[in-house]
Amino acid sequence: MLEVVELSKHYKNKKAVKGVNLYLEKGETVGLLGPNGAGKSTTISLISSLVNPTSGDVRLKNESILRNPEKIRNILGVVPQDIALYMDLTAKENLEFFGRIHRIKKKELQRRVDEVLDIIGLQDRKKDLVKTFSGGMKRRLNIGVALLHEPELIIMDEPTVGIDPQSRNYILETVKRLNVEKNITVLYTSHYMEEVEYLCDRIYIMDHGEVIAAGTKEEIKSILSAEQSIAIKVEILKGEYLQLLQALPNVKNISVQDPAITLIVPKKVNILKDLFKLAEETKTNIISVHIETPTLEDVFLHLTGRQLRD
Ligand SMILES: Nc1ncnc2c1ncn2[C@@H]1O[C@H](COP(=O)(O)OP(=O)(O)OP(=O)(O)O)[C@@H](O)[C@H]1O
Repeated sequence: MLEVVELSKHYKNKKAVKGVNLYLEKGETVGLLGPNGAGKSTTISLISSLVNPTSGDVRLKNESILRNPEKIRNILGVVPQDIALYMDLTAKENLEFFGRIHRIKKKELQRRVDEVLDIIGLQDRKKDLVKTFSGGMKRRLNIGVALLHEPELIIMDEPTVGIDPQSRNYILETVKRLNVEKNITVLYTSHYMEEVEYLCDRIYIMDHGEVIAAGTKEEIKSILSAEQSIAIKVEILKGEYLQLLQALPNVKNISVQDPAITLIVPKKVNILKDLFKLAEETKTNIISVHIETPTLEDVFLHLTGRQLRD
């Protein structure tokens, strides 16, 4: 549906975006992850044709939008990082105002405003001035504005920054619903790893203007060493069981925090059969076995040497 090819944006003193390639298939939720200043907002502005690229192309349904920016504006809804609302208008008046900018006809506009108020959960506050809203409600209305012209693709630039956990959950659930129920394609920008992990099918990680990793969650996590950690909890820890585990050929490391044992083994090895066999031999009762895969946060740290929220 959307393809970004070797996209760059150089300012006088700054190369904000450097040769970015990315694509979105229809119906996907794709995450764009990166710390402050990574180039996410600039990439979004380039895709929405608000800023002209220094080089590269943005293609919508195989057609370059650089020469025909109107095309993407009809299909795309952008939720900007900053709240772009009129504080002295009510929620409904804001939606009506932005709807008129999209030249939506009066009767149709009423239907859409009503539908959007339902989606963002502000039906009962529609007659209140926006200046009386909490940060989370303003963010929800900001999303509503982007939905008015029924876009096929929606780009959200850190829509949950600085809001309470309840509003944040509401927004995440709304994004999920829009994707599942209305088949809206989503590009979701965030520096919250867990949001992207929850929402997105595929992820691009950006740092210093470049895409430094891309793939499904699983593919990105597999960038990390090919190891897994297996945590076993036992009823009573026996030295004999421990020794036998230690002697298994693929166990690279073993640590004990009674009654839990943690083994580090290569990912490709299926060691579970041995764990249970040795437990039986030594009459050890296993309470639980937990296999840990690396988190996206671990991968980011591995790729950049920095925490995502530095
Ligand atoms: N108009 C501009 N002129 C000069 N430099 C700019 C301009 N816009 C962005 N930059 C710089 O380009 C880099 C990327 O900025 P951008 O806003 O795209 O990052 P970001 O990943 O969206 O970060 P944030 O999460 O803080 O918004 C930053 O170093 C920023 O200062």
